Amino acid sequence: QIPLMSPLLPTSAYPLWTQAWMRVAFEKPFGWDSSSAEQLNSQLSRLLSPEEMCRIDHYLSKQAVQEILPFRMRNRNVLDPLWNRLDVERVEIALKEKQGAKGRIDFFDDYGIIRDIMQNHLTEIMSLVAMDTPFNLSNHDEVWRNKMAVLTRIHPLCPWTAVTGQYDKYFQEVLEETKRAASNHSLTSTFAAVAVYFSTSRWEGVPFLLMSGKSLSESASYIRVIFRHSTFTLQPTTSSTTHNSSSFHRQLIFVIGHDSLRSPAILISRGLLTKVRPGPNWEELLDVEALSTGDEGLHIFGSPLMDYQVLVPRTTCDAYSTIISDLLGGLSGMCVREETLTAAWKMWSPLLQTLAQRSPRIYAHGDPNSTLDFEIVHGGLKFKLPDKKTLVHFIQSDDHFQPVPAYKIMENSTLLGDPLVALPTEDLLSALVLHIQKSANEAVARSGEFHIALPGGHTSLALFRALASARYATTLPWERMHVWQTDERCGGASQDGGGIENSGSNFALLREILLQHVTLSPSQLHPIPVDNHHCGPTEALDYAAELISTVHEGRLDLVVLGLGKDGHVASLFPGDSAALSVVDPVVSITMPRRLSLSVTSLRHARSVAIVVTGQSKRKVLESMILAAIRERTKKHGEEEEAEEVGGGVEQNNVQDPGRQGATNTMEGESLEEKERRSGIFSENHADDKNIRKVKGEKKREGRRLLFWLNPLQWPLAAAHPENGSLKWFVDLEALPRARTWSDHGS
Ligand SMILES: O=C1O[C@H](COP(=O)(O)O)[C@@H](O)[C@H](O)[C@H]1O
Repeated sequence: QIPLMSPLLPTSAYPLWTQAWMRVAFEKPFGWDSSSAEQLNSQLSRLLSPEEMCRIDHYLSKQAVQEILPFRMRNRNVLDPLWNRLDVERVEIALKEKQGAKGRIDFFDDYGIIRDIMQNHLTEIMSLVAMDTPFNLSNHDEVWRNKMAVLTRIHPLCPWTAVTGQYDKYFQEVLEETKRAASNHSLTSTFAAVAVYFSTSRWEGVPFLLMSGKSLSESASYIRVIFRHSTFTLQPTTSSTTHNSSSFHRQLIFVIGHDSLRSPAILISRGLLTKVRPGPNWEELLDVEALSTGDEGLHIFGSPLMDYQVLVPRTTCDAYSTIISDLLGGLSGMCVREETLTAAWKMWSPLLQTLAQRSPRIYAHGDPNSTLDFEIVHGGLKFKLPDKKTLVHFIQSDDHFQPVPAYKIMENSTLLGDPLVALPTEDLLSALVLHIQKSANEAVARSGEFHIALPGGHTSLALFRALASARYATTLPWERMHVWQTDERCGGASQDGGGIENSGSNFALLREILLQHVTLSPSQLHPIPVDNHHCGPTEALDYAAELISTVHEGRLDLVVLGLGKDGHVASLFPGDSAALSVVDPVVSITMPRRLSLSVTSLRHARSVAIVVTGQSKRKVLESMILAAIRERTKKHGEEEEAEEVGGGVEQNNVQDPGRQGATNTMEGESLEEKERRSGIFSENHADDKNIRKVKGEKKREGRRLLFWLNPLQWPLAAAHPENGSLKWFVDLEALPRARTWSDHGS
């Protein structure tokens, strides 16, 4: 029909029988990301005039969704004063389904739950809840303007604000419905939950939790506005009514559909709003139990139905029937405008890109258990751990699709002899943020200030984001914090020639992702002063002077380090003997051209947290462990041999080329100093005093395997804090697998 109805000719140019109008309805998802949606729009606009196109979203025609704005308008006197961050704790918008993706895998596997449900249905609904109430609902432009005003004020969605899952049978279905090779696993999410935050004065800091999943244990879609409660009860603590549901949850729920309810409904906690007015097509249900499809006593969100005032539509109708009749009636209010669509893709595309490589958590289909339970931590989302004492993390095994326990990580784990926290990435970052918070509180209690040095690199990106979102939690003493850098690239301070991530400046990244989102005065920021032309001894000395004059005893409270694939930490690279043997300077000039906290200042720190994430880091950890075990075994062998022949026979470390640099005595250095510097145990002395010393050292070595590493090859061994602590934070991807490091409890 399209050529006949070209928008280039007026309708009257056609014979009377063709003087019909045309409307083409496009079902969502409209596009796959921002650019494909834009392309689709531009191609279609060559064929159809804007009036002829209608992008539909059938959720907008669901009765409860259609009632959001009229309900808000009608009850604006009571609702408006509550519709803000002071009174609303969070908003949940959910579309949960029992049904899986079976039968439409061909589509679903390319799109996944976020593109299928969240980018369109849930985003549209969220805007109806978050927008200012329009004055005239039939003024589509006003409604649209209010919608755009919130859709364009969303904090960027970052990976730590999302959790994703995939039901266990999904990949089997993929294999059955597509020609996919069994080795080619699907990372498509069938479940996702995302915390969205608005940067508006009305909603800043209030999480809008969008959730959707297939193959869940119930079908239910709803919008749940949960209000803060500020009532304290002085009833006896043993009273059975103290914790009854009505004393706690005050909520307004738009039930779009629910397999336990007869019809859509609006549920209002009794006592939350007085004099609620139903719309003309809605009525109050006095016998609230009649809403339930099952037995009496149904609980919705922890409260019995009778705890709610219930409004229901007088007659129910199906969303697609409404859409078709609206289309035939020439209405266009329900069509999604291009600008709204663009804003929605702009919101979701970056997140989709970053989630593309993330493995979703596997859950059993239809499982009523809580594998997918998640929590809000520092503004982000993380799955709850299945068990507090023992973490059993589920991953897909290579040859079948059932979840299998891959790790059993015990409490008090160690890595190379130092405490280890090993968790999935999001959990790990939360644990690290908590560790920082704990160190900060301790430091502030001790000295009134907290001095932290932060690294650059990929790992730090995720950490900065986690810290930036932790600003919602008020527990970090930002006003007492001083932020230092562990290292900086020479010439990297400007952002010329590419985006922040490619700017080569650790500080630019730190500022962009973290510092600009928190309130820190310039005197609390300590960037390493480098640029292309000035990056040498003067700058190193300046930074050292700043550190010594600002930080008590020059001891940083916490240094966060990443670990390079080659084993470098800060900018101390393996084999850089100049930087690694320097004992004095606080800041070293290293190869390649960088300024770095020196071995001395790292050894001097009160604590070090070393963060290792991603599969690409597994090898380096494995090499470190193997090297340490090899060295120690070798050393123990030599020692036993030495003892057999009378003990205390000098062992010559220089025979081992790997150790040469570390054990050569520097000019004027005593043997003892040499040992301390090299970090290598040596049984060179035969007299009693030294035997005692040697025994003490051995005990220490037993605990700390890192001690055995050649510090010239493994800078971390050189940089271990001497009178402080070191803690590993390793995600499950980076954790060496398929072995049990039972040696010395590691
Ligand atoms: O658009 C979609 O929605 C349905 C759920 O719609 P409902 O009207 O049955 O609640 C969902 O199953 C489908 O995956 C999605 O494309």
